[in-house]
Amino acid sequence: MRLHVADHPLIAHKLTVLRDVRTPSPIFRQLTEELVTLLAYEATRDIRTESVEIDTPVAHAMGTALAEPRPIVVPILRAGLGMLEGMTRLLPTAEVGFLGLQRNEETLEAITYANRLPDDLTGRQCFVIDPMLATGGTLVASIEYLFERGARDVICVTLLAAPEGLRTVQDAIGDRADVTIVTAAVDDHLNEKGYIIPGLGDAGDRLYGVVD
Ligand SMILES: O=P(O)(O)OC[C@H]1O[C@H](OP(=O)(O)OP(=O)(O)O)[C@H](O)[C@@H]1O
Ligand SMILES: O=c1cc[nH]c(=O)[nH]1
Ligand SMILES: [Mg+2]
Repeated sequence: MRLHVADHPLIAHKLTVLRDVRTPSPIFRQLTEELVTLLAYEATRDIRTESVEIDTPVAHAMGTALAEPRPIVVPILRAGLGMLEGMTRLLPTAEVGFLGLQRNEETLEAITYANRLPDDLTGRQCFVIDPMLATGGTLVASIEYLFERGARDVICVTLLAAPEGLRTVQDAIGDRADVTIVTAAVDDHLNEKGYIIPGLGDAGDRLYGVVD
């Protein structure tokens, strides 16, 4: 597993506003989108391309195009949906698949409640988007799900990651495949309820409101 912490003053600034408890939902959503677009730039550094021949108005030239098959972006519902617009802005031709997972707040176990993905992901680059990597249970379950469908090249984009969760993902994935995590920051630790500290609270609730 590779880890890339996107170190950029604009990212640090936007993340600080995002963390602030006084930041209301509309601003939180807008900042999430902006941050994801910046992170997507880093996350797509190794996106597969191919050489193409084109004609400019004045000459024949070689260029670069995204290779087939198209990459697939997988937001993890619910909070990952807040990152979709920012990601597809940079990757407008990507296909989008959906995975719904919810962490049981007592046991911290991730339960899958929805999926809408192609059955065969062999040879596809998969971009998993979820703002929070806390215990890592949700991300491990998501990556395993993609592996079961043949994916072997998975790039995960998160806003925040906890050291405990990063270790869990590393231990679970091992050397089985090419997994990269791109994040805006690695925070300090998890509290006793599995929340990232200092973190930003419950990302889903801050994006979309509290549900029971
Ligand atoms: O690393 P973990 O300990 O598994 O926790 C991380 C998960 O928690 C949050 O989702 P949540 O379960 O709150 O669902 P939601 O997006 O519907 O709010 C977050 O968006 C991740 O999916
Ligand atoms: O801090 C955390 C941990 C898990 N999920 C969140 O939304 N926030
Ligand atoms: Mg939540």
